[in-house]
Amino acid sequence: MKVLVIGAGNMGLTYASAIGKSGYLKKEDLMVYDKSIELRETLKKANENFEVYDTLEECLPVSDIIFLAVKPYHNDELMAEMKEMMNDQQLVISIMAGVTIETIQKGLGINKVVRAMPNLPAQVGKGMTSYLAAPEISRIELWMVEDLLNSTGKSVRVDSQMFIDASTGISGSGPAYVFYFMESMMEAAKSMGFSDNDAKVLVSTTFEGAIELFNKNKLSPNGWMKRVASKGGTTQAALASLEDNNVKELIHDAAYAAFNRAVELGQTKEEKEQLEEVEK
Ligand SMILES: NC(=O)C1=CN([C@@H]2O[C@H](COP(=O)(O)OP(=O)(O)OC[C@H]3O[C@@H](n4cnc5c(N)ncnc54)[C@H](O)[C@@H]3O)[C@@H](O)[C@H]2O)C=CC1
Ligand SMILES: O=C(O)[C@@H]1CCC=N1
Repeated sequence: MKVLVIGAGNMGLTYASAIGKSGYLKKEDLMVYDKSIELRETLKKANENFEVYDTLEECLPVSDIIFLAVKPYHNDELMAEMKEMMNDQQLVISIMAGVTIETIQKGLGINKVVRAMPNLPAQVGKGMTSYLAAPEISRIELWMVEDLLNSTGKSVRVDSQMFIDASTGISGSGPAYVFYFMESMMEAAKSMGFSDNDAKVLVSTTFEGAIELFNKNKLSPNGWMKRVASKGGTTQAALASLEDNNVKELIHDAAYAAFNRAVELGQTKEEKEQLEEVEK
């Protein structure tokens, strides 16, 4: 089996490296293509566990499974370039936010499409991926897909594309919300007089410890909050301030903003035009 990753940025490279390290494929069976010449040259010099190709003509026709890991707005141009070289036995795994299975099937003239939504912690083997496969994909092919996806962490199979867009708002974009929270706490620490480094250690160790506790048993986040908060104490003061400022509602809105944006990114030109007509 030959696997090709198209787009060697944050996520594409993460998959190529993870699959390469998993030993699942021989080096010559794992191929990477990116349109950036500089990136290709850097990757060739890095001598990773995959082969880097300069043209799609050399690698696409011989590949069995193809990862699409370019930005959603580069997809139309890429699919137009790929279409002539595709055959209906090839299986495509798209990790692009929003872009639907139907858009890819139509754009590439094939049926076997998996839509997946991973996240950046995949880079350290702690990724969370949701995925959905078109019905044309066999059980055996699905096992292969799961092996490839699980090389970066955990995965969950969902039963509609709505859940792919929804998980984009939770786990796909989610690491950025955590970093936002960390940044806010680090800024608060610095305003209290801590050095940059101490602020970083205080915050990152607190996150690490809290996650480890959470994973330790079945206690809910609220249960853990109660264990931290003493009656009339400091934590209660902080939690009351978060409640007064509707922070939960704001986080809810942020997750929905990402979910809605994923849906919007997936709309075809015709769907967008129809919506604009209705809104007029
Ligand atoms: N960054 C993240 O945390 C996550 C990103 N995604 C999705 O993954 C996809 C990629 O995102 P990133 O890796 O962050 O983007 P990126 O910008 O880091 O990488 C995209 C790569 O695609 C290459 N590219 C663009 N057009 C191309 C073409 N026609 N042929 C070959 N290569 C081409 C670019 O040169 C670039 O290296 C996006 O669709 C995004 O929605 C999904 C989950 C998480
Ligand atoms: O921001 C984005 O559109 C992509 C999808 C999920 C994470 N990054």
